[in-house]
Amino acid sequence: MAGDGELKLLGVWTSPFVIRVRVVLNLKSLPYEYVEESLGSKSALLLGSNPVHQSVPVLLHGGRPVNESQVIVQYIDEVWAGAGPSVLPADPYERATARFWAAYVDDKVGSAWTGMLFSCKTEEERAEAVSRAVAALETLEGAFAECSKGKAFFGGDAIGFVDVVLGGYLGWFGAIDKIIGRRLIDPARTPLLARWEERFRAADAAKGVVPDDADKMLEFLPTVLAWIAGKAK
Ligand SMILES: N[C@@H](CCC(=O)N[C@@H](CS)C(=O)NCC(=O)O)C(=O)O
Repeated sequence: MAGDGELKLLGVWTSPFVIRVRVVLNLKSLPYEYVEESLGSKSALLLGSNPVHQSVPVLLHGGRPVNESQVIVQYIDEVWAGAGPSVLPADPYERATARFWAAYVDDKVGSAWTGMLFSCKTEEERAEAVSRAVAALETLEGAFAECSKGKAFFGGDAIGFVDVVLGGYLGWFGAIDKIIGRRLIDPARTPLLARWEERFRAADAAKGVVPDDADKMLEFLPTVLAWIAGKAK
């Protein structure tokens, strides 16, 4: 059967890409072994399982690797279609729309996230990346109104594809809020997303997986910066 075989996830606890996969595994109540990687000295299993990008997450299903977080999420949703709620909508048009917004999140929010935390060299550069993030979140406020149709999540009554993709970033957003002294998901500018954030963080599937300790994230930031510096050498 397609769903047979043990699940092992190679990850880093702060990674938005890993977090979204963990939320989906929780939504589907799938047991899995979690292996924390150190990106400064990647394991042979990681290098052998994802030789192209050498990045986490990697999901090993019965020993076979699946790479790229959005691909992994969709793989889990397809293989365990009967377990828990579907992450992707059943309707092809709604599915296409969810994929569009998920791609938008990783393109616009993802690049701004890198700029705000990892690639900015000055406070001006950080501020520019913050502006890009805020602009993308304002666009997503409109997307939320359309996709949720007045319900709790982008996916409607239940957490869906866009929810997990955007929700993966929330841990780092908390850290960024501390750095910039205001909320990135500002309740005044993006009230729907601010309420969505509360609901997403409170969901059982997110608990213990979406980091809620901004100080701990900030303590980990130098480790990530050292990994990035090591890669550039
Ligand atoms: N597009 C990839 C991005 C994964 C990614 O960038 N992962 C980072 C951790 S947040 C990583 O493993 N970086 C290690 C490296 O690039 O060497 C996905 O969605 O899975």
